[in-house]
Amino acid sequence: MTDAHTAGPFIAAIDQGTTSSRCIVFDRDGRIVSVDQKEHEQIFPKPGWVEHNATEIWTNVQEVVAGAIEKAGITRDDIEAIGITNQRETTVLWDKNTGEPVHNAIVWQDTRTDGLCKELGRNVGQDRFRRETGLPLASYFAGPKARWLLDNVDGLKERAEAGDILFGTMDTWVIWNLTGGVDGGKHVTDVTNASRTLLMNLHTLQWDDKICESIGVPKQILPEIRSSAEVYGEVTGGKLGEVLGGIPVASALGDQQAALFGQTCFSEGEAKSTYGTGTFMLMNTGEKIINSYSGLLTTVGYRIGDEKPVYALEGSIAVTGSLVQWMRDQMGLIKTAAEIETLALSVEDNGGAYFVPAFSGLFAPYWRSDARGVIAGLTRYVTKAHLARAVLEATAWQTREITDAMTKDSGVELAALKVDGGMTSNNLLMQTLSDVLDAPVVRPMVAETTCLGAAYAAGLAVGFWTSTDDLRANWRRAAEWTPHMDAETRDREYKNWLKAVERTMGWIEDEE
Ligand SMILES: Nc1ncnc2c1ncn2[C@@H]1O[C@H](COP(=O)(O)OP(=O)(O)O)[C@@H](O)[C@H]1O
Ligand SMILES: O=P(O)(O)OC[C@H](O)CO
Repeated sequence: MTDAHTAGPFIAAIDQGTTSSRCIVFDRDGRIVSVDQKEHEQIFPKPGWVEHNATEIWTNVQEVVAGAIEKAGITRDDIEAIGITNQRETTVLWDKNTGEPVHNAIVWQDTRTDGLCKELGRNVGQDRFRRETGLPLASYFAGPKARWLLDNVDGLKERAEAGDILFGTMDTWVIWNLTGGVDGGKHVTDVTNASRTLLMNLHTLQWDDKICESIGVPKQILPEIRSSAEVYGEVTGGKLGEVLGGIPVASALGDQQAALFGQTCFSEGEAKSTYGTGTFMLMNTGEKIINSYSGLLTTVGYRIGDEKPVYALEGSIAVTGSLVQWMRDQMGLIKTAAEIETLALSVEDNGGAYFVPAFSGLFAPYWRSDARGVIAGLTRYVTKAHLARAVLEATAWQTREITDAMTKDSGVELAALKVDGGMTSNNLLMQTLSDVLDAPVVRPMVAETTCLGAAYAAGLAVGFWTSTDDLRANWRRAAEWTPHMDAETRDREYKNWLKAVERTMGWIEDEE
C-alpha cells in the first residue's frame, strides 16, 4: 500500500529473472512502493540442459504486474512508464502469427551448444568473435542457442525463411507481448541484451552480417536493436491491456546492466557485483571498449536514448546462489537458503574442504566448458557444516578471481565493491567476501537494484527523472563490511582454492 511518504506518480519495473518474475513499483525517490513475484518451473531435460516455458513466464509477468499495481493501491493513471529488465541470453523463438513459442526457451546456463561452439571455433576462429562482439565463443550466449533450435525443431528453418518466426531474449518476448503480440507487438531489443547474443557488432551496435551467417542465424528473425531508455510502444496486449493500457514501455536492460544502472555506477571505474542465481560483476569503462586479456567479457553497459553508449567489462560466474539451492533441493542439507548461514556459522572454518561448482563448466575467467564440479580436500573430519562454509567461500573466491582480472584489464584497483542481489542478505558471506577481496563491501538501502535500474532508465526516457545526477542522490548505504582476515591466511586459502579449480578441468572429453 502507498503511505504518506510515497505520493505518485510512479514507475513500474518488471524483472524477468532466471528463477522468478517480479514487478516493483517505485516512487520518485527510488523507494519501493510495492512488490509482487512469482517463480516459474526450471526444466532439466538432460544433464547440462536447462529450459523455461516462455508462455508460463508471460502469464506470470502479467500476474505480477497486476499484483504489484493492486498491492500499491494505485491505478494506471498513477504510473508514468514501465521498464523491463531480464535474465540475459535465454533464448526463445516463436511464431509471429500465433504467438506460440516453437520450443521451450533455452536458458543461459544450458550447455547443449558446446559442440557447436567448438566447431565454430575451429571453422571461424575464436578471435573474430572476441574482436567483433566482445565475447568468447561459449554455450552461454544466445546466437548458438537460436541456431540449435533452427537445426533441431522440425521444419523451423523453412518457417524462419518464410518470415514466420521471431527470435528474442526475454526482454524482446515480454515487450512484444506487452505491446500487442500478434496484433502488432513491437519486435525490439536493447543494446545491452543484443550484446549478449554473439551476433551484435560491439562497434556498430548492429547485427553483424558475417557473424550471423557463420553462426547460422538468419537476420530476418532478429529484432530491431534500440537504446536502453526510450519508448518502444504502449501496453496494449493480454490481460494487462485492461489494467495498464496506454502506459509507455520505456526501458529494457539485461538484468546485470540494470543493476549497474540501479547502483548508479555512472562514472568510469565504478563497479557492482550482483549475487543471485549466478554472480555478475560489471565495471563501467565509459566510451572505451576494453579488450580483455584476462577472461572477462566486453559488453554494453547501457545507452540512454541517442546518447553515446557506455561500455562495461564483465566477470560472469555461472553458479553461486544456485549452489545454495542445490544444497537445499538436491542434497536436502538445508531447508531454506538462509539456513546455510546458520549451518556455516556452527563451525570455525571449512575443515579443509573446497567446493568448485563448475556445474555449467567454468565461466570467467576460464571459459572452460569441459570443467565439472569438484569438492576437494575431503577427509572423515568434514561435516555438512564445513561444506556449507565451502559453499559460501566458493562465491567469495570466484569473485576474487574476477576482481583480479578486472584490475589487470582496466588498471583500476578496487577501492570498495557495491553489492546487491538475494545472497547479500547473508552476513557471513558478505564478511567473507570483504576478507578475501581485502576491500570494503557496501550494500545500498534498495537492494532491488535490478528493477530500480530498469525503473530509472524508463523514468529518464519519459522525463520523470531529468538526469543521472537526480538518480545518484537516491543511492544510500545500508550496510558495510570491512576486511578482518590476515594476509597470510588469505594467501594460503586462495592458493588452496586455485588448486581445487585446477582439479575441475578436462572432466568432459570432446566426444561426450
Ligand atoms: N541468505 C542466503 N544465503 C545464501 N544464499 C541465498 C540467501 N538467500 C537467497 N539466496 C540465494 O540467492 C538466490 C536468489 O537471489 P535473487 O537475487 O532473487 O536471484 P535471481 O535474480 O537470480 O533469481 C537464490 O539462488 C538463493 O539460493
Ligand atoms: O536472472 P539472474 O539474476 O540469475 O541473471 C542471469 C544473468 O542475466 C545471466 O547472464
